[in-house]
Amino acid sequence: MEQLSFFAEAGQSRGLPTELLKYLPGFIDAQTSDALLKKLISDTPWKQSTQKLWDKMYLTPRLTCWYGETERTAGTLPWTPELLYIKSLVEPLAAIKFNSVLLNYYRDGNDSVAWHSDKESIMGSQPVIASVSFGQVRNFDIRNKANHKEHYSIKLEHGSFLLMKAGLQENWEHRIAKSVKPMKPRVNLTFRLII
Ligand SMILES: O=C(O)CCC(=O)C(=O)O
Ligand SMILES: [Fe+2]
Repeated sequence: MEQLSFFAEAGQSRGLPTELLKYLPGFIDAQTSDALLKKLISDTPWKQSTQKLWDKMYLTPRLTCWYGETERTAGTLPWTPELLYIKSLVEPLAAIKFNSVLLNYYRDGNDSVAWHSDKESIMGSQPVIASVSFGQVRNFDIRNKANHKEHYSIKLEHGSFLLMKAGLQENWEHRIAKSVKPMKPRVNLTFRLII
C-alpha cells in the first residue's frame, strides 16, 4: 500500500544533469526546519498577486513575498533574522552573496507554479539561484525548452537545498505541478542576486 506520510520519501529521476542542478536533502535538520516552516508561515505578510494570461487577469495560485536589500525593488521587505540565517547557510554552497529572496507559500495541492524559467534581465543572463524548501514534499519538474521529452523530477524534501546553476534558466524550464493527492503546506525560498 502506498505510504501516506507527511513528507514522502526521497527520490529523483535518474541521470539528473548535475552540471545544472545540485540537490542536498537534509541540508537543514528536521527540528530547525519544523520551527522555520512554522515561523515563515505565520510571520510573513503573504500576498496573492495577479498574473496576465492571454489578456485575462488571474490570481497567482500560491502566496508570495519578497525580502532583501530594500532599495532594489519596490515592495521588498528588509531581511529578517531567520532569512539572514538561511542565507548564511546557502551562500558558501552557491559561492554568491545574494541580495534578495522570493518566498513562495503552497497552501495545498491546488497551489502551484506553472512552467517557467527565472531569466529576468535584472538577474543577468546566467543567474545562479539557491532554493530551500520546508514542509510538504513536492515534485520539482524540469524540462528542456528545445525538447520537452527530456525531463526530470526531484522530490524537494523538508529542509532540502537545491542549487540551480548557471545555464539552467537559459535552456530549461521548471514547475511545481498541482496535485490531486492531499498536500500539506510548503514554503520555498529562492535566493537571487539582482544586479
Ligand atoms: O517552489 C519551488 O520549489 C520553485 C519556485 C520557483 O520556481 C520560483 O519561485 O521561481
Ligand atoms: Fe522558478
